[in-house]
Amino acid sequence: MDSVLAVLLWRDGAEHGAAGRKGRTDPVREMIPLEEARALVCGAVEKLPVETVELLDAVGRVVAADQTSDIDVAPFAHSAMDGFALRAAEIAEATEEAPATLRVIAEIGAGDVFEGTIDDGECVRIMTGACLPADADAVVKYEIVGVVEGDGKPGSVVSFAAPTKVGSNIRAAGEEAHAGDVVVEAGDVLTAAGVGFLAGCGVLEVPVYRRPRVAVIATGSELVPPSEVPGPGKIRNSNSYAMAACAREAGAEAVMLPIVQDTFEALRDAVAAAAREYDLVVTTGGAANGDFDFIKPVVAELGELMMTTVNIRPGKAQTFGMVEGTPVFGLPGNPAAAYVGFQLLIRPALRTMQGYRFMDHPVVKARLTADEKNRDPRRIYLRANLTRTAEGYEVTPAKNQSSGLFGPIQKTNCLAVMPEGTAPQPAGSIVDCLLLDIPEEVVL
Ligand SMILES: Nc1nc2c(c(=O)[nH]1)N[C@H]1C(S)=C(S)[C@@H](COP(=O)(O)OP(=O)(O)OC[C@H]3O[C@@H](n4cnc5c(N)ncnc54)[C@H](O)[C@@H]3O)O[C@H]1N2
Ligand code: MOO
Repeated sequence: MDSVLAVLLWRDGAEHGAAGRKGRTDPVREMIPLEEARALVCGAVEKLPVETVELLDAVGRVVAADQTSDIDVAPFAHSAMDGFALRAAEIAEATEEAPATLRVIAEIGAGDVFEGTIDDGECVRIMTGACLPADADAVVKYEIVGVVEGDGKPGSVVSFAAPTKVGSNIRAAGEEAHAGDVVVEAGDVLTAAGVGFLAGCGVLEVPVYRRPRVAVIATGSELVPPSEVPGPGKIRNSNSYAMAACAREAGAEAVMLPIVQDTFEALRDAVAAAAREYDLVVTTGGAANGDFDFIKPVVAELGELMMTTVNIRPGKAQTFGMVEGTPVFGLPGNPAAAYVGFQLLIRPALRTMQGYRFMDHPVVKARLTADEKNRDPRRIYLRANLTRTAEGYEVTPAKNQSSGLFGPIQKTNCLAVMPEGTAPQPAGSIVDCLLLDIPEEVVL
């Protein structure tokens, strides 16, 4: 299609399309609630294919199939303490006044196996992790054992001033898993401890959902690479770095593609090429309705435009569509607007593609420390600092809430949510605070 025609058709549709649709929201023509936008993007993307990776590379990722242990874990009953292995019945009558005494007949460390028998009146000196002798049913730690003769090593006589229970200080064979048991289920996020657990179960390769490959494209004729000192009218392209960092934090692999000038053709060609090569495309800038804002008509021409504006501030201009099966997101150019849009919409999409079950950032309720005069009917995400006092959580919004800044996001630790509507929130109001640096799996 002729590029000018494409843009004009888009603008015409944008102005007139909503007419006659009373009672129904059209996500392409109208501003939609965040929840609707999230459902739309998460419903449009699919889990990526499964790949098998080396165990260590699976940390933090979603396991795609049940994993089983090849052995019992622990493989054998063993001592949980350095001490003496014995039959509990031998010291059942022991008291401080009349201790039971046993002869030490052997010493075993971790890795050793005692093949002999323990007869009446005998015990075995045993170290933590050593295999429990077949005749023993308890271990008494050395701190509460007296030495009557010798040095406590084989040939010595040791005394016990109290009875012990059968099974004390013994870790049973198969305590954690039996051979063939499912030890990590499909859909679980593998933690660092889970990596250790699987290593013990002999699982050294793990099927996980492939990391999405994300293309980040900054659009704007004012942009220069951050390696340059900007000349008159120019600014550094900081969005590409931030969006690539957000993508990495969300588990994706991100590539920053070259800056695209503000023309329909340049953006169309860049998005089309990226959509062919990557799993997800993120652009920043050119998402509003200015004379040089082209992401909406570009997506409409290349594929299906599915959404254009979301009821949030910052970040109202949120373009989303599918181009030949690839999700394309057009974030606004303002840094804080792009960041909030990424966290609230693209991150859930990337997590869906990787099989994660939890999509919501942890939220805590906190008391506002200052009046918030609300003049915007959108739901507002204030960059803010959450602290804990003796009275509970308090939240203080950053002084500068300009959507043009990354700095206040770097210096704060949450997004404080002002609900839709223009009602002011006086100091003392209880508001939700989104904790973006805490994984979605954490329940607070
Ligand atoms: N008439 C109206 N104008 C604007 C409105 C509006 O409602 N009516 N909304 C404003 C808001 S809010 C936003 S957000 C922006 C969104 O528009 P765009 O996505 O088209 O953003 P741009 O105009 O391209 O850029 C906005 C701002 O951000 C700077 N920018 C852009 N790219 C980068 C980058 N890669 N790194 C750093 N900074 C970047 C750009 O220079 C502009 O200053 O529209 C408003 N206008
Ligand atoms: O879409 Mo704009 O912030 O509201 O930054």
